[in-house]
Amino acid sequence: MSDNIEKTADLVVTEGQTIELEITDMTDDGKGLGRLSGLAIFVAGAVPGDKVSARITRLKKRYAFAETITLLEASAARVQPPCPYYQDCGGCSMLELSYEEQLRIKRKNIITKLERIGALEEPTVREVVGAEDTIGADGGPADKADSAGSEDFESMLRYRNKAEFAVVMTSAGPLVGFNKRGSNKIVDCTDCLLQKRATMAAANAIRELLQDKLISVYDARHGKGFLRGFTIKVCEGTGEMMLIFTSTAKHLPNAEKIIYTISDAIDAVSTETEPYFLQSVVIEVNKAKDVRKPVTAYEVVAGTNTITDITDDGMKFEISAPAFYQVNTKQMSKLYAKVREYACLKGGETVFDLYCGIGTIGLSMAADAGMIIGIEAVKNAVIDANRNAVINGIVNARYYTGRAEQVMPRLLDKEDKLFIDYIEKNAPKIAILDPPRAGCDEALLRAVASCEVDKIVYVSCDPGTLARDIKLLGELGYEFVEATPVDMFVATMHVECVVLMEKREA
Ligand SMILES: C[S@@+](CC[C@H](N)C(=O)[O-])C[C@H]1O[C@@H](n2cnc3c(N)ncnc32)[C@H](O)[C@@H]1O
Repeated sequence: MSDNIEKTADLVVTEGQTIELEITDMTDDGKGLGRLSGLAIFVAGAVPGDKVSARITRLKKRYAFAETITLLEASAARVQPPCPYYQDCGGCSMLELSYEEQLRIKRKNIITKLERIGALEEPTVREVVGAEDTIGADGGPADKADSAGSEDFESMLRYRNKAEFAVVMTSAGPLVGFNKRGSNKIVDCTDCLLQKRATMAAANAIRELLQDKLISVYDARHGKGFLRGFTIKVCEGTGEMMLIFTSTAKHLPNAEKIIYTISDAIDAVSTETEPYFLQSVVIEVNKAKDVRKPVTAYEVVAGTNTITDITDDGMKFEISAPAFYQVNTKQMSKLYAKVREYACLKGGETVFDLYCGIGTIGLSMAADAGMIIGIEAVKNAVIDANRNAVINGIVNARYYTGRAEQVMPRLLDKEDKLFIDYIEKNAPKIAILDPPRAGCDEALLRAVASCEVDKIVYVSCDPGTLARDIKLLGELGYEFVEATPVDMFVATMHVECVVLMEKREA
């Protein structure tokens, strides 16, 4: 957030002061950004193009925070947000903007980060691959949409195939919903417009089960109770759903009644275009005080231990409870198509699929490659990846479990004969990097560069860490060629970005 300005914030504004400001940008967490005498001011409740009257709420040395008091002039890109929870929840920070403007801001954010953090000059960043042609979950046609709030835009919503719900018991009854942005408060939500109707039907059924005391809610103060939250995953290609209870024990009391109630609620909203059904119920045990601590056990309570999706490209993927799967299935196909375009395989190449999850990216290009070598930290995801190779009839894929930054250097240290053969083989080498938001560990980037791969295709969900890693790869001999953002997260500030880097000529 520091902006190389000369003045400290207290020389420009004081806490509690009311100012008038034009908003020019949007931050990663959805605040409007404006400048007063060069000072960056982050304004809650404002979007680019707005002119607002705002009250300064907090001063930092080189910037300040404010909240909107009055909208003096509304941005031309403002639309009526279609969600009743919009103000309270804050999860969809771009829902007040036309879709065109959402994409413009996302692309600009990537360019800014590549220039400021990545030290690139005028990087080529293609237009964002939007979700305009996505067929909505309601099955309606989704022609080009240019305005959030319109019917067209609404057909782009309900794209998430995974929802993580928080639960709490209050004196007025249970709350089932999402954490309000930047707070621990849970917003009770009976219909999130990003989720499938079947997902919300299951969540609403769970609220009633909590109300009827068939499931107890975990009470953090006394360390008592069962349910800490739950996750629902859905497969658009098959209709299969997985419900994962995060709880303090392996045993689900009243299991039969609970599972039938939830399953019936899903069946009641199932249609020909949304034919969802409950395929798997899993408990993930977490007894730690802090729920973010690692899960200690997974227990399948009903159904299968994986759910299976079939993509638009006809590939079949099994997904277990702990494994990652891209949350927007339709956009995932476009994302992987861009990765394949950048990799531009001719046949025979060795492809390192790093942070491979259940193997989706590598397997989607295996037919054109010599060998796919995947590395992934989550053991169950690696088991899924191996099975996914088999069920798709792919024999040229091999997977390693562990942290990529540890496994790759170890394999290079000649611990693995097969791996070394592929490194030393006289075939082109390509590395696909698809890390979590934190980006890649430096040790991994150094290991990749030491293999002298010809190309790197970097898939990122965080432009800041992407830019940081691109800078290091630049120092390690790789040239940024271009980037294409893909909008996997309509209505939120998040964006996926695919980058092509090539080895610099010696
Ligand atoms: C953004 S996901 C990408 C997965 C996959 N490429 C896909 O498209 O579905 C990142 C993956 O990296 C894994 N991961 C996180 N840290 C890791 C590390 N240090 N080494 C290897 N894998 C890691 C996560 O478990 C997750 O599966």
